[in-house]
Order: sequence, then C-alpha cells, then structure tokens
Amino acid sequence: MTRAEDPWSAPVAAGPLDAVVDVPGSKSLTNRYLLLAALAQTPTELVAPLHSRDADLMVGALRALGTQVEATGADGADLRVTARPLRGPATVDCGLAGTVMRFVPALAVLADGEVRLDGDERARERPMAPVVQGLRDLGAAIEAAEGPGGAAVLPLTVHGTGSLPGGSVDVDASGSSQFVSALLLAAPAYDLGVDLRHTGATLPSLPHIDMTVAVLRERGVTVEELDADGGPAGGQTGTAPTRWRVHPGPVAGGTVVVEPDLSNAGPFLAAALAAGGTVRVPRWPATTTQGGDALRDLLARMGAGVVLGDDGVLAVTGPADGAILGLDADLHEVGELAPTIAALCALAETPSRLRGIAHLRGHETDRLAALVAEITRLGGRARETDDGIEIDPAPLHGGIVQTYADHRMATFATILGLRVPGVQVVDIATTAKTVPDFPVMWEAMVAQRVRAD
Ligand SMILES: O=C(O)C1=C[C@@H](OP(=O)(O)O)[C@@H](O)[C@H](O)C1
Ligand SMILES: C=C(OP(=O)(O)O)C(=O)O
Repeated sequence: MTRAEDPWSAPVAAGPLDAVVDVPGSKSLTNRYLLLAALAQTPTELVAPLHSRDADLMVGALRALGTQVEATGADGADLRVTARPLRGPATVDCGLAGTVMRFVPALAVLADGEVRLDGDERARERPMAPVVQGLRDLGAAIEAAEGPGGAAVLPLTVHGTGSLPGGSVDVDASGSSQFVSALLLAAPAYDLGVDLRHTGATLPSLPHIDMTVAVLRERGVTVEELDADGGPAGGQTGTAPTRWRVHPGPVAGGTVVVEPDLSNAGPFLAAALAAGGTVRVPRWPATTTQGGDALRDLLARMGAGVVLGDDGVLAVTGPADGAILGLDADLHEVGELAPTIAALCALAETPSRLRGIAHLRGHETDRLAALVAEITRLGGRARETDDGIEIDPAPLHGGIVQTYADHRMATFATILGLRVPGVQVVDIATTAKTVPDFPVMWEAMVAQRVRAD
C-alpha cells in the first residue's frame, strides 16, 4: 500500500513521447492580477487563473483583508474579484509563496487595522528585509521578527492606518526582484505613488519586474521606467531600468485572460529531451513578459527542435540520437528555470555551467545546494560556484531524491526519472505549490507515446 509520505516512483519513459500538455495559468500573473483587483474601482474577472497553493494563499490573503473573491465560470475555474475597503485585524498565511509574503504586506499597509503575516517554517528564513524597510521608508509601521544579522523576516505585524504616504525609496533588490515588484504593485493606491531606485549591484529576474510594470499599465496605471540618471529606460530603449516611478491614481477592473505558466511548462517540454519525441504546449503566447519564454532558446541550445506555430502551439522535439548538449548560460533573468535546466544538464553529454543565480539560495530552499546534493546522490557530478552551479557528464543511477518542500526540486527529479530507472521523489505533493495535479499530468504525458506501427 502506498502512503502519502512514501516517495513517489517517477515513471521511466518507455519510448519517445508524442504528447500534448495543457499547462495551468501563470502563478506570477495570477497573483499580480489578484492583488491589483483588490485595489480596483470595478470588479475584475480573471479567466483561466492558476488554482494552486500559491494562488489559493493569495486569494486567502485578499479575503482576510475584506476583498470579495468568488469562483465563476461553468466549472468555477474563473475568479471574480470585487474590491472592498481593506480591513484589519486580519491574519494572513503566506505558506512558502514569495509572491504572497512579499506582495501582500504592501497591500496590508492600506488596511484599516493590524495585519499579521506568517508562513511555513522555511518562509521565516526567506529574505524580506528590503520590503519591510522599503515600506517603513514609505511611511508604514511594521513589526518584524529578526533573522540572521537582525534582518527582518516573517512573522510580520503591519499596523495599517487605511492609507500610506508613499514617495521616494531606495531598495537593494539583488536578493529578489520581488522586493521591487512588491513596492510597485500597490503604489497607485499610496498618496504619492512610489519612486523606487534599485541600489544593489545586481538585479535578478528583470522580466518579472517588466511583468509588474506591464500589469500595472494594463490596469490603467502610469508607470515610468528610468535609468540611474533619470532618463527613459525599458521597453524599446534597450536600456535596463533601475528606477521605477508609479503614479498615484485609480486601478481599473475588467476582464483579464491569464496566460499559461511558461516556467511550469518547462519540465514537460524538458521531457521531450529526456525521453525523446515531441511535447506540445498549446496557448503559448506570441508575446509575453514571462521569463519562461526563454525556454525556447535554452532548449534549442541543448539540442531540441523548437517550433512555435501560428496556432500558438509550442512543439519541442528531443534530439534524434538522444544526445543532450550541455549549456553554458547566465540565467539571472530566468532563475526560476534553473532546476529544470539543471536536470537536463545532468543528463547531457558535455559539461554545463549555469551562472548569475546566486539569489537561488533564498528561494523555496537553497536551490544551488539542493541541486548539487541531489545530482550527487544519483551518481552525477556537480558543484556550486559563487553564483551558480557546474555539472559534468556522468552516468546516473536511481535513488530517493530529497525535495526540501520545493516544487521545482520535485519536478527536477521527475525529469531525471524519465531516463534513469529507480528515481523516487520525496513529497511529490509539494508540486501543488504552483501546479495542481502535477503527478497526474506527468503520468498522462508519459503515457502519450509515439506509436510503434
Ligand atoms: O515576481 C514573481 O512572480 C517572481 C519573481 C522571481 O523571483 P526572484 O526574483 O526572487 O527570483 C521568480 O523566481 C519567482 O518564481 C516569481
Ligand atoms: C522562486 C519561486 O517561487 P516564489 O514565488 O515563492 O519566490 C519559484 O516558483 O521558483
């Protein structure tokens, strides 16, 4: 008998795949649209949003603050969000969701009362200080627990007064782009908006900040992207912004259709390289702010055939001889993809170097340490560098892969399991953070094979 706590046996691919996989909605877009809907003047309809632990936690947070969120659509899959005056006292469970623990405090400062935020044990270790300090600099009163070196961490108590002055703020976002996104998202509702300057040496996941800017603009908010000297940046200018100015003003409601989560498409597309054959993902957007779109280039560089059809179906075909090419890549814009890419690197014929991802040490787990530990456990050769991981070709064997409550470590292990018999995955249920029913989806994909006749 299998118990929930038993490791899950990752299916081995019995032959090349010929699969179509419908990927659920984007976590990052869903949680941004939800948060902005709580500030909007008219109701917002989210079509095809993500339903997963992280999205449910955001819905729970909004409801705790008084926002009305109703399931709509034929099967209750869509959401209708109606803003109400934000209220405290309230308690918010952030789970292990970066988007909840970083974004919701910026909303909670607008509640009329005290809001307490806490999360999973590991959430209390994830970096929070720049958000807490940034909000304090913008006029908020927040009590925070102290982590290593006295840095602010969960749990937090936000003493909301119903409004926030806002204004200028300097933030070191070298630890996470979410520090910037958090302070920009609720900024239209602050008295003066926000003029935020990033002061750190590096800035990871810039596409996620571009996404924040795009979602704000879609909702009618004026946002300026500037370089360090105050000149225009972003968009067509070719200059990466380091400063953002969000003007105060109304947030529009209306209907938004949520794109599929392209980062979560990653393990399924990677399966085409690990198992051979072709995996197709429909509804791939022609243009997007999702960093996951970089998979098209990354997988092609590893030897895949990648075709985005006019019908919006992305087809990824593994190399005919099964030989995956190693990769030397700076992933700082798309660190979210690192575990998926690392799995393919561990199966590759040539060495790999993944760079620019030091900040992954503050993700759901220390992903650099976790990837090295689990590749090594299966007989592979990997080591940490200052800002990433190096992986050399080596034959892998089965084993029980630890996942550290990290959804992407679980999907990393399942990719390896397609080729390596005997891979067992501890706590496969952790994938529910961003993909409902991942094991069912995965087994259905593995069952869709090229026919022998
Ligand atoms: O804003 C967002 O929705 C996210 C930003 C990124 O965070 P980091 O900048 O911390 O990598 C990404 O990795 C995370 O999965 C989602
Ligand atoms: C880093 C991630 O999540 P979070 O939003 O919790 O930071 C992730 O999903 O890879």
